[in-house]
Amino acid sequence: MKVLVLDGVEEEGLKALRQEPGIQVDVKDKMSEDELVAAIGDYDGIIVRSATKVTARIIEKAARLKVVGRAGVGVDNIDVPAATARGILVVNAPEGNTLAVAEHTIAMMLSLARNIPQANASLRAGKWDKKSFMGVELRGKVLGVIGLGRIGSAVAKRAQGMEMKVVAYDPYINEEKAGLLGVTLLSLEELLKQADFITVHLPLTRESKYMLGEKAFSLMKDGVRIINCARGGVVDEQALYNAMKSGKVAGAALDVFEKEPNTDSPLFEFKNFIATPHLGASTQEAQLSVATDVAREVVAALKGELVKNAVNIPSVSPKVLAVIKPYLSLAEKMGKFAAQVICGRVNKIEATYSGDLAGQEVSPLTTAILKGFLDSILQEMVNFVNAPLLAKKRGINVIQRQETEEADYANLITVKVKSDQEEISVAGTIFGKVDQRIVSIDGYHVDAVPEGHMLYIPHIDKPRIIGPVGNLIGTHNINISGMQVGRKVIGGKAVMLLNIDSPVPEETMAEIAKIDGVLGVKSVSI
Ligand SMILES: NC(=O)c1ccc[n+]([C@@H]2O[C@H](COP(=O)([O-])OP(=O)(O)OC[C@H]3O[C@@H](n4cnc5c(N)ncnc54)[C@H](O)[C@@H]3O)[C@@H](O)[C@H]2O)c1
Ligand SMILES: O=C(O)[C@H](O)COP(=O)(O)O
Repeated sequence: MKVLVLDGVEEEGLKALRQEPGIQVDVKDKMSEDELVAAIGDYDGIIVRSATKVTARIIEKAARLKVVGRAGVGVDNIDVPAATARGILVVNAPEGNTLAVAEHTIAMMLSLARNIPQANASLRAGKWDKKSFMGVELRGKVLGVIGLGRIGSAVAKRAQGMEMKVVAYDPYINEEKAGLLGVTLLSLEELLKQADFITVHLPLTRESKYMLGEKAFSLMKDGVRIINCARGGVVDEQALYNAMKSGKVAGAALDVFEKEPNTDSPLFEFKNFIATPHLGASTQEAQLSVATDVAREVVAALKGELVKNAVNIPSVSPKVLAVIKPYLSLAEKMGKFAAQVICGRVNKIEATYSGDLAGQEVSPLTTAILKGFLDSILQEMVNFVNAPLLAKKRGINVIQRQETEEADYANLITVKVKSDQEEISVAGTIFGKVDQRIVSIDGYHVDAVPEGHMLYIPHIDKPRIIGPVGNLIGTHNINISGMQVGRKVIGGKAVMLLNIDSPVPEETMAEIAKIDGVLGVKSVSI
């Protein structure tokens, strides 16, 4: 397998990739979109920082690509929906650069308070000017943090160390977490009114775009100072320009711009404006850490293992993973089984979990059912990334339920599939730690191991069915390794489930279907 590494990702951190047998690592400084479109077809993985844009055009040509790794937090340079649609995993390294950005933010705030970049430039220009650079102290000032996530929280802690009062706006954080940080949660409007310094630490989204725009600036205190080490576009640069021109804003520090690289911003005309070229994450420690994290994630993704920091599949905590892991394969097999026995156009898949699975995070199991189901009926690649999207595109209504009532089994997964012709249900369980079983089909009890080749034969419960079926299969020299028959009432409908060592030819299937009392015959491969 081949992995392309761009954007100067820290070499030392790539050890996990380089040490993995069977993975070839190609490191390049940068490539244009056209160059990448031409080259990407050869690669199974790509790792970037923020400079390379992994566009839909590139993804379209990525015939072998399984994973895009981002050595950092923001994935706004990666077309995640395009990757998802093609079943390509996107992973990032969200924790490794938190402190680097928090410290950069504090450095920006101190630089704004004490005019350090300007005084440095003046002195180097030959002036010993003590009058022009009167500063302000941070102690006692109010810092408004917008976005109290990893970086926002780390900034808050450091600012408190300098005796600032920290207030925050983050509608997705609860009072308890803010309380533990000693931070007062406010509405955005109230924060804008109270803060002496405002720093933003949230992703650029439809909601956050131009959050600090004309209206927000009009609500701020005169003499406010602004810092953006998050994403260009959270602060409206034109509105900031106007607010600096009018004197409303006493200073601003940007590490990020709406358009990057940016070497000629109109904001450069202001002496009280300082900027760095997207350096927030640029420390030796952070780069080593994000490169190491992303390299490990890419290796895991290429080996088909579960990854920790997937952006386009729900992340599962190690604790939850330990509980549901044994069921992932069973769930996928049940999806495969259902896909091969149902007739007609499927419009609904309902997954019900009970017993030990009742109180668990089971959505990865539902995705596994969809993956198994769609894999059996689609030509295109189906995986944990694109299975829910493919189901949605095919108009399949996916329902997930959990039942808390006491069940017959310690754990049970029931998959009900509805088509325009029929509805079937398959239930499976795990005995002990790993023993997978299908325990019921349409409510008929069986006890079959879901693996290899199987035959599913609904029939009428009467003599001279099992024998002739066995005979026909035996005549073709096919070994039967397991046989299960389930019925509800004597003489009523029954189901037969056979494990066989090789597939049954079409002609034999047709002969079985002709046996008096056989209602149908389906071949299943798991
Ligand atoms: N300058 C750099 O080099 C650099 C480096 C790393 C990260 N970043 C950027 O910093 C930002 C924050 O990173 P993080 O790791 O702290 O992310 P995070 O996910 O831990 O925190 C983001 C916080 O923003 C909050 N949020 C989201 N939308 C919001 C909204 N509309 N209003 C208020 N709050 C909102 C979330 O609830 C969350 O608490 C990201 O944009 C990231 O790309 C920049
Ligand atoms: O989101 C991030 O991690 C930062 O913006 C860092 O970007 P960089 O890796 O290009 O420095």
